[in-house]
Amino acid sequence: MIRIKICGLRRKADILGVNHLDINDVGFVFADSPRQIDEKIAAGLREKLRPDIDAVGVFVNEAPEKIIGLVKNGIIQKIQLHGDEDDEYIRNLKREMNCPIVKAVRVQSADTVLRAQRLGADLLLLDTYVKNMRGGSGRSFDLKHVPEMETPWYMAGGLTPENVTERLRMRIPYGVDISSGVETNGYKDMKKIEKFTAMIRAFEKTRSGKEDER
Ligand SMILES: O=C(O)c1ccccc1NCC(=O)[C@H](O)[C@H](O)COP(=O)(O)O
Repeated sequence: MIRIKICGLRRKADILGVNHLDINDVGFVFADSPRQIDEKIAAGLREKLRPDIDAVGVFVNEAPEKIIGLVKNGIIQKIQLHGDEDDEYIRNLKREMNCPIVKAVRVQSADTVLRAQRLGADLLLLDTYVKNMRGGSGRSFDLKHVPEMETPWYMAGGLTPENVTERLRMRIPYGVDISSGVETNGYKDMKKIEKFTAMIRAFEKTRSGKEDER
């Protein structure tokens, strides 16, 4: 099953909406962004979120103590790093707690991905390089730059309900991640999230049907 992550949720209505859908992760953006939320809001949203959905904290060069506090208080269940965090930063976080770490890579070449695989993160999130933007750009990158992957990875960057099937035909990741592509006027749009989720689950069904025919 491909994991589905919807990033940048910030309203109670967003949480109540996704609780009815077949999704696996939601992203809470603590980094500087129009989607940024603070710890208090995140705690309230986590309380309302279905227990089997992971809340992923999204950070850019954050003080480790803040991340550790959010994990220990049960507000986030995964950590997603979008800054210049290196292997030492990741090792230090791992020493403090047992929480999966996702390192975001803004893909410019296969080499950028290969190097990121050596940082010791549990998962990678492959996103688009856009100057002066750390994430949430709504722009796609060329999947030909993705090498054979050893680390499980989320496909991100400019996904939409309309293009996700075509992108999945090119590469099958561990998970898919979307933000701008399920928004209208800067807010999450439940109809778009439903369509995105349905497209992925339908893709999986056709794929398993084809495998059964073999
Ligand atoms: O979404 C943001 O505003 C953001 C800001 C700073 C760092 C990371 C951010 N988002 C991380 C995500 O996981 C996004 O879903 C990912 O970049 C894909 O975004 P999009 O291309 O808009 O689907």
